Amino acid sequence: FGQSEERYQKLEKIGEGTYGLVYKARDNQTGEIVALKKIRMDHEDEGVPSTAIREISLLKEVQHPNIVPLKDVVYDESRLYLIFDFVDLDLKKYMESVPQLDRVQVKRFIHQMLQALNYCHQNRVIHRDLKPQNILVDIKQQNTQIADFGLARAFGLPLKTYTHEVITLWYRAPEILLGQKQYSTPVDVWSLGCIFAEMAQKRPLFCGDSEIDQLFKIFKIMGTPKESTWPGVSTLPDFKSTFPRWPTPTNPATTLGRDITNLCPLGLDLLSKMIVYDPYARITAEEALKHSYFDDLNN
Ligand SMILES: NS(=O)(=O)c1cc(-c2nc3ccccc3s2)cs1
Repeated sequence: FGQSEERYQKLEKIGEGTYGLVYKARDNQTGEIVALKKIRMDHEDEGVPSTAIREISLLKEVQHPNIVPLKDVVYDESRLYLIFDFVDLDLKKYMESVPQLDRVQVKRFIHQMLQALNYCHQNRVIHRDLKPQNILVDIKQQNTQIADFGLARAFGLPLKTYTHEVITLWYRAPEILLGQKQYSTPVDVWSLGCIFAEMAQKRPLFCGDSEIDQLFKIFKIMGTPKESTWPGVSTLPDFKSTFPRWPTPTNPATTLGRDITNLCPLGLDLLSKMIVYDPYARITAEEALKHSYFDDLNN
């Protein structure tokens, strides 16, 4: 009932997502304001693979206070539309709009995001492309909600958006950058660690402008990964192509503590457990929620 065109009345463009434009729209049937994400498929004519439709439809079951509700999936004229609740603004814009996030806010936000991660990871849903642009902030409630969970597995992750906008690599886990194919839930914890540091410092932690630059930016702060710190790293597909150009530095010690000055010792301890090379040694969302950094959260 009600094809996407008539049912949803576009109000304004609110962003250019990975897969297509994002509009603020009105649902003419309920009067609600929604976010309408158009999913462009590269082979427009071939339509949307049924696997993607099934994957996405599963995401409608994902209900959590810190995940943007996916209200509807509309497949119309071989185009896919995802209808989400509308939320005021994304974390990228929010961080730009305030001089500094206070420490309680950083703690509350990261706690919320870890709860969302834990919920999805328990249900074997990985985000894979966590970044401030797909974390939304309800200012009144001081509540964050993660958007786009599960889309990367359904649609894959291009290098560029459909408008050839570069997809940011700043939050990408090292195992993905080194070509690991069977990555899993730890990739989201790495991304969240980068976001944690950025909320505290108001500056991105590792801002590379290419895959190799992203790796070098990580190596500069975290030291160059080697078998002793990350068993198996030397057998990763892109490990070989990375190393001829990178002299193995003498001091493997991480300088994370020197770069992050706006976090209390407990916060820094948690961060240093999230930004860990070996995915198997990286803290899980479930373990992170038990960290004493959150002990004084009165929620
Ligand atoms: N880019 S922005 O102006 O901060 C802004 C973003 C949004 C939203 N983006 C999304 C993405 C996905 C789901 C809901 C929303 S609501 C509303 S305003």
